[in-house]
Amino acid sequence: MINPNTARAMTESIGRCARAVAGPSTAIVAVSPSMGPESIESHYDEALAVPGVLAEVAAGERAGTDGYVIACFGDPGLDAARELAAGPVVGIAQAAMHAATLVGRGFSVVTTLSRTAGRAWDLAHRYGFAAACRGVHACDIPVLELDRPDGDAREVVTRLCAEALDADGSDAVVLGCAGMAPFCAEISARLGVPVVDGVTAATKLVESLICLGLRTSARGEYAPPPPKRYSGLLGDFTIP
Ligand SMILES: O=C(O)C[C@H]1NC(=O)NC1=O
Repeated sequence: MINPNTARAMTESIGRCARAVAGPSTAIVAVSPSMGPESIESHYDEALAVPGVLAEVAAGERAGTDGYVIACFGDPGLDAARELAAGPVVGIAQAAMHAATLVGRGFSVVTTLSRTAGRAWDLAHRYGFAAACRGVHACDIPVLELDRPDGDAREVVTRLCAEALDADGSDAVVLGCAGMAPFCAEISARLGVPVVDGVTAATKLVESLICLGLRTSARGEYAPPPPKRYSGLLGDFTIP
């Protein structure tokens, strides 16, 4: 489980949520890069998070990791990570959108800042869910304030999920932030519709792919990157 931001509390939360659904033979290791943004709320943050994600995948390959989840709703570095990894790499946005389309005709995405809504739409189109994604809604709560004990994030997100279902005519909700994972079961119970959290959906997808013997294809676009020199800080990366 790679949390692309450097917020330790969020990494621990992601690990807990993944372990809650992982099978008995699955060892969940939750990590986050030593470098990069403390939260990812813009294209700039996302770009600066990718080197750290790739460093974690490279370390995982050296350690023999079977598969990876990129636990940030922008799926930062997903394609590049697949070029490094032998096993499957699943982003939480892609996993959540897939899961939502298996239990509903149309889903609404509820995410954090309004400025990241475009990225969610981009991913829905990239993953082939342009028709199934009926709307993207932002609660405008900063990522690192979702777990504030004195905050009302859980209520705000729940209310926005209800409003999104009505506004979009959708029948499922995708939570658009790894930090919302702990809210998932309660919101689903309160609204009576499938609410999908990408952290747990991606965990089970990676498990399933490994169980099916499916690894990232090394043919074509996801083949290992061609060897070359990387200067400056990036030169410290050792591609496995
Ligand atoms: O894209 C977002 O708004 C949410 C995204 N940012 C982050 O630091 N973890 C996430 O899941």
